[in-house]
Amino acid sequence: MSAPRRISLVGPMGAGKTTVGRRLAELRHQTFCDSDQEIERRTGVDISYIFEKEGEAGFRQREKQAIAALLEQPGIVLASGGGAVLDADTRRLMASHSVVIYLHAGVEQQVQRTARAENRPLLQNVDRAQTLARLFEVRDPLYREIADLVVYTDGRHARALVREISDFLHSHEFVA
Ligand SMILES: Nc1ncnc2c1ncn2[C@@H]1O[C@H](COP(=O)(O)OP(=O)(O)O)[C@@H](O)[C@H]1O
Ligand SMILES: O=C(O)C1=C[C@@H](OP(=O)(O)O)[C@@H](O)[C@H](O)C1
Ligand SMILES: [Mg+2]
Repeated sequence: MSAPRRISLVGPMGAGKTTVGRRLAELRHQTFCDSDQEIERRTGVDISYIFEKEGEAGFRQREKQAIAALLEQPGIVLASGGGAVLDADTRRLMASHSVVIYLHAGVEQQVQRTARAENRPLLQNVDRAQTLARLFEVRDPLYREIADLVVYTDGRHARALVREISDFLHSHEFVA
């Protein structure tokens, strides 16, 4: 049998990339990785601290390096950070090395799912709805640009989303 395919999950904060990615990996017996967790593992500090010390640009560099390293592993399920697609190299990397699943969430749903967002520096001390709407406008086309599948997550349970992705992967298993 050929090696399982690498899968990358993209989408906004609160779309469920980390949650759905972990469950999908479990179901498919693949290794789960999260780029934020990998950056924290490599640096020994949390995401907020990196934003504070190096700004968003510094974080994006680390994110690109982390994703490049993770995508060298065969058969991983990668949950990316919501802004990973802003970097053209990172987009190219995910598109060329993995099946890309866009977990879509409307802004209202993003707001609800990021209510406890202590470690999301872009959402600290701001109007969350306004910020998420502004980010979404810029990023939605970038998610779509590299997506092989768009999954709409509003009001849906993680297990239903995992099933939809899993069915898609099954039906496309033999496509080169
Ligand atoms: N489909 C879903 N239904 C309900 N809650 C969800 C769903 N997906 C994620 N969540 C919850 O929303 C929050 C953010 O999810 P997370 O996986 O961290 O999103 P992301 O990694 O895309 O930012 C978590 O508290 C998680 O438990
Ligand atoms: O949207 C973004 O720019 C970010 C999303 C976060 O990941 P999640 O999408 O997993 O919350 C994390 O990478 C960082 O706080 C920046
Ligand atoms: Mg996440």
